[in-house]
Formats: sequence, structure tokens, C-alpha cells
Amino acid sequence: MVNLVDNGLLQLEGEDWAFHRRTLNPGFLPDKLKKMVPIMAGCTMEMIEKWSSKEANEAKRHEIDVFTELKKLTADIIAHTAFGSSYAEAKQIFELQQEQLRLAKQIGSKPFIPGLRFIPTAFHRHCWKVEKKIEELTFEMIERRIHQRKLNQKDVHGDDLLGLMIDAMDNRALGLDKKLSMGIADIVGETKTFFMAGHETTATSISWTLMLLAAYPEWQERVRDEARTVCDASSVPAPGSLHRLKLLSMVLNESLRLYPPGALMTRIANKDIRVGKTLVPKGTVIVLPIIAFHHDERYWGPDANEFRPERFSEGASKASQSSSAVFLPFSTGPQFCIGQLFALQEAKVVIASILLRYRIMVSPRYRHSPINYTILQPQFGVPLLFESI
Ligand code: HEM
Repeated sequence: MVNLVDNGLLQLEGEDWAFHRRTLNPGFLPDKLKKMVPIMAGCTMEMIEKWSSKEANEAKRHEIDVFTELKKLTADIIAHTAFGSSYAEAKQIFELQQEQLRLAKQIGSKPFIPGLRFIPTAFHRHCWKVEKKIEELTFEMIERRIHQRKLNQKDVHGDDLLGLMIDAMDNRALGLDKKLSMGIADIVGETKTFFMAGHETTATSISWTLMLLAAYPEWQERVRDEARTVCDASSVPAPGSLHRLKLLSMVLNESLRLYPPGALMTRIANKDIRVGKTLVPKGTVIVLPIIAFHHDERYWGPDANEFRPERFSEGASKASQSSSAVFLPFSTGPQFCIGQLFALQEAKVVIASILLRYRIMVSPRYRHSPINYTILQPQFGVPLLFESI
């Protein structure tokens, strides 16, 4: 009824998955990511400038629901970085996907009646219309990019993710194996996947981290001092300096441990396996409770539920008392998150830029209520109080 991620990495398997992953991997190499830092910082500064123009009319301390703001920011960043010159079209598509997410939540809250989804009720017609519009807009975005390449007489369609995918479409045009090429449906699928996988996850994770920094002012001061030392005079993190934000990395890891956006992961047994004395037959859906691993006292000690970023002082692999395999915010194995470095880089740019300008406090209106709507989200947002420095 509402196709959120079909034909994309999150759904594909086998050869199709491997081909998509190989095609998209170059978009996430460290050199590529470095070039995205100024774009990430530019989008963040636009958001902060909007906040400060509002500020002039308000009291010294003002409240912002950072979860709402960061969802807009991370969508903006993905549109600019993954879709480059086509960002305006991508943003339009993302807005429709936001609507699809809303519709999917509505469907999820209703009882399941077999066959109902084929009946053309007003609600279902609306769902179909949104789906069709997304396909049309993606098609137009691809056509325009192909046209641009012809005008500029270049060999490739641009070095962003969209460009990489359109280049992979050419394989089909050249008559190569269908498995080694992408079609329109694949690009629609990946566009949706990157929006779904790469925007709310990061917005959620940055929101939880800001909430923790607001709740632990001594850590906030330490992270701000570090950002002051590392960032350039314009108070924006520079591409080569992010690895020096060590305290911020520790705080981010601790936040991902306490509130992993991907709290549960599923896998399907591809053959009969034995776990201890239990036989798990082929085809069984296995749910991995990442959040339970992250809070287990056997791995993290008696303070497992406390915010203690210092446990990451020697890096993520040495943080647990017993095993590095129990810290899994980005999963593990071949299907681990392709956007891991992108997400961590983005989080550092956004958080450092905010802390260099504002002192943040938890608003009395904040209600701590994490809920797992596919992603572990703050149910009532994250209202924080902002005070200019
Ligand atoms: C803090 C932010 C993020 C977290 C916690 C996160 C977490 C995850 C996890 C746990 C998975 C594995 C899911 C599974 O195996 O079932 C995953 C996969 C994926 N993530 Fe992320 N992610 C984040 C940000 C991003 C970003 C920014 C992007 C893209 C720019 C992205 C794109 C993807 C894609 C495409 C996959 C599927 C990979 C594959 O199957 O090959 N993620 N992510």
C-alpha cells in the first residue's frame, strides 16, 4: 500500500543488493565525505540564522523543539549532498515521502483486513497518488540530469549518489547484464531508501545527543571548549579538523549506546542453524535487540544505564568490559550502515556549530518518552532552551 523502501538497499538481497552496494559505495569514501563538510556546515548555518532572526523578537532564552528542526535540517543535507544540483527536486520528493511515512503510521495503527488495500477508498486513492507523484518526480529529476550532462558534454552524470546511479543505468543502455545495471525503479527505490535511512536516524541521534548535553552541563562545557580549540575563526568545523573532536565523539557514541535509533534489527536464517540447544529452522525471522545489548550490565557494568561518555575514551572497540561485538548502532557484517561515517560527520558538524553559539538547557516541557516507531524516537519531541553565548 505504501512502499517505503522497496528496490533499495534495505530491501534487496543477493546479487541485486551487492550490485547496488558496489555502485553506491564510492559516494561514501572518506575523500568524498570530506568535501561534504562545507555543505553540511552551510545548511546548519542557514538553520541557525533562522533561529537568530526569531530570537530578536523574543526573550534572551528561547525554546526550540530540536527534533522538529533537525528533521528538516537532515533532509536538507541529504538533498544537497546525495542529489547535488538536483537538490530542489529531491526536496520535493522527500516532502512526499514524509507524507508517505505519515500514511504508513496511520495504516499501522488500523486493524489488518485482508484485501482492503485494493479498495479505492479516498484514503487509498491518496496513497496511490502520492506514490505515483514520487515516481514521476524521480523520473523528471533523472531526465533533467541526463539533459544537463549532454549540455555540459561530460563523461559522467555528476559525482553525487544520483550521478553514480544514473551512470549505472547506462550499463543497461549498453546492453550489459540487467543485474549489472539500474533502472528507474531502482533509482526511485534508492532515493526513498536514502531519505528513510539517512535522515530521521541522524536527526534522532543528534536530538538525543543534544538532550544529553543539555542534561549534563559539565559535558556540554567540555565539548564546547574542545570545539572552540578545534574550529576555525568563523566558528564552523573545517573538513580536516573533525577527527580532533574527541570528546564529542565519545558523547556521540554514548548517546548511540543509550538511544540507538535502530533499536531492533531483523535477519532471516538462510539455513537451519543451531543456537545452543535450540534449532532455528531456515526462513525464521530473528530479531536482534540491539538496545538490550547496549544496556546489559554483563557487558557494560553496573552503570550500564548511566550516561558515562568516558567509557569510550579509548574508542568504540574498547568501550565494553567484555566484547566489542555488543556496540552495534550501525549494525555489523556486510549489510552494516553504508552511511555510518556520513552520519557521524554530520552529527559533529551540527552539534559543534550549535554549541559554539548557544548554551542549551532541558525545557520544563520536555517529557522523556522514547518510542520505537521503526526508529527509537522521542515521542513528544525534544524541546530545549537556547541562550546565545
Ligand atoms: C545515526 C544515524 C544512523 C544510524 C544509527 C543508522 C543505522 C543503521 C543500521 C542499524 C543499519 C542496518 C540495518 C539492518 O541491517 O537491518 C543501517 C543500514 C543502512 N543505512 Fe544507516 N544509519 C544512520 C545513518 C545513515 C545515513 C546518514 C545514511 C545515508 C546517507 C544511511 C543509509 C543506510 C543504508 C542505505 C542502509 C542499508 C545498507 C545495506 O543494506 O547495504 N544511514 N543503518
